[in-house]
Amino acid sequence: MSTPKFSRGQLNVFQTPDDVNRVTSALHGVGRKVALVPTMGALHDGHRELLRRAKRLPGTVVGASIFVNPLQFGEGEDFDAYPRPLEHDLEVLAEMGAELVFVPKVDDLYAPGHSVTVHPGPLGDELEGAARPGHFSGVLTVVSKLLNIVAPDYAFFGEKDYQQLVLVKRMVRELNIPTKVIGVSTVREHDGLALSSRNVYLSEEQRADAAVLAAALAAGAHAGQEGAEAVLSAARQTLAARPQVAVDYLELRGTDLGPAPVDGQARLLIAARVSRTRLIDNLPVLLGAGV
Ligand SMILES: Nc1ncnc2c1ncn2[C@@H]1O[C@H](COP(=O)(O)OP(=O)(O)OP(=O)(O)O)[C@@H](O)[C@H]1O
Ligand SMILES: CC(C)(CO)[C@@H](O)C(=O)[O-]
Ligand code: BAL
Repeated sequence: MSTPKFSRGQLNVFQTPDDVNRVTSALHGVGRKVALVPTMGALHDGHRELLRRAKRLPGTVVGASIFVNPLQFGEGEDFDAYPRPLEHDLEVLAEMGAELVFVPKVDDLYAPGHSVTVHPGPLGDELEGAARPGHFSGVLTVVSKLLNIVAPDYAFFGEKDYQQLVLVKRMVRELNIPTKVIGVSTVREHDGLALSSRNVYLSEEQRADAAVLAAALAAGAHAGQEGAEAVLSAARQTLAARPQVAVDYLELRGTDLGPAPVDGQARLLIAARVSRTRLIDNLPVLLGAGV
């Protein structure tokens, strides 16, 4: 079978695993590196930042994938409602200088009878995993498929989905996947709200309420020197001003999402519902004397 056409300097769209794999193999064959930005589409400035970071790599073809992965959505979640503005997304990718995009249909990745999945280990059942059972198995299964299909040298993920980033890094390390995973800081609105494709679900009033997540994290991070209790208490105090925001969890953890240290780098994570929209966010916190 011949390699599909690939035009340098243009956005090349591929639907099937075989097509995109032949193209990236051919690129590797002529010494080019490949960077992948996996997404579920509805691209915003957070995704743009991941693409911008990828574009900084010399001699590297930057690609993205757009796939709303049914395996990571639970029953009653927003799989059907999830925004899918494909034309807009292709324009953003072309504007950002991406040269390939993999846009499979569900059947292209999950043939009937597909049954093998990746088990994330105990961290997959905590935090987001406790609220969304099976979510991280779905995420790791599709990410491992994307990395096997595209075979990128680099893959970029946002810190906004911090637990996802930690688990993807762990999977790549423990399953010996030869891709370097690069985490990118969260891009925020002027009032701190983390950009997220799900922000489109918010009404004007809910959008104002949603800013309290970032404000609570910032208040917590600010209290880091006084220790873990002070961090949580400052964050809770900020959240108390918006009782209509239903906090699912507010937790201080180590940077690997194990227990937080007494001193040094930690991560403060939050998930909350603003009406029916579930939002997540997190920030680094330097605890105690910061050693
Ligand atoms: N504000 C952001 N800053 C940096 N990276 C981001 C941001 N939002 C999303 N990303 C990253 O973009 C990648 C694709 O995410 P995805 O397409 O699910 O977008 P999303 O905005 O996170 O959507 P959702 O609202 O479903 O969580 C992920 O690695 C995610 O962490
Ligand atoms: C990594 C990912 C593309 C897997 O579906 C998704 O979880 C996301 O967009 O964060
Ligand atoms: N950005 C994380 C994907 C999800 O919420 O399903």
